Amino acid sequence: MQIKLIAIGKTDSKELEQLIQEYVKRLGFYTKFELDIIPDIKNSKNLSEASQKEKEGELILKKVQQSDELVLLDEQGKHYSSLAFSEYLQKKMNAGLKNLIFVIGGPYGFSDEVYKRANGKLSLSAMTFSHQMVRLFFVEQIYRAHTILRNEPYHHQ
Ligand SMILES: C[S@@+](CC[C@H](N)C(=O)[O-])C[C@H]1O[C@@H](n2cnc3c(N)ncnc32)[C@H](O)[C@@H]1O
Repeated sequence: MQIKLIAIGKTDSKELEQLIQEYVKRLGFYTKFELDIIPDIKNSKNLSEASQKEKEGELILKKVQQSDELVLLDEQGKHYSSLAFSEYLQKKMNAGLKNLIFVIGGPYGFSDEVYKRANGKLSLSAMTFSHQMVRLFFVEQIYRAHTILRNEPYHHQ
């Protein structure tokens, strides 16, 4: 199974980008993983929040095939412990899913079309994080999940 994380806009902070890349590199030893960054929408300052979300939504949906499972990172989504998240990933692998795609929304979240297409929503916390920080937190959780599945001493219950 290929796991893909789609996010919008390049990471502004070098330090944050370095940490994200560190986990992306580590993940490569465990699974097929791709971080797919959609470039920022041009002239977004001249757009309303709704139009920006709509444009971002179109770009997100272009990247999704019919058979892909699409899960949105969303404060209102389902909460998992790290252990439960590792079990969730294992189930998806066992089910023979080809592509599991997670998406992080832009600064204003997702358009209605993206919500309609999604197969599920996953929350990392009831608190709202910046869309750039979520990348780091989530790649670390995917990495952690794989170390749990392999009984490696990274995660401590
Ligand atoms: C700044 S937030 C947007 C918040 C906005 N209130 C909304 O309606 O979604 C940008 C993106 O970061 C992600 N995000 C932020 N906090 C999150 C959390 N606690 N759990 C999961 N995803 C989160 C979501 O993908 C969200 O679309």
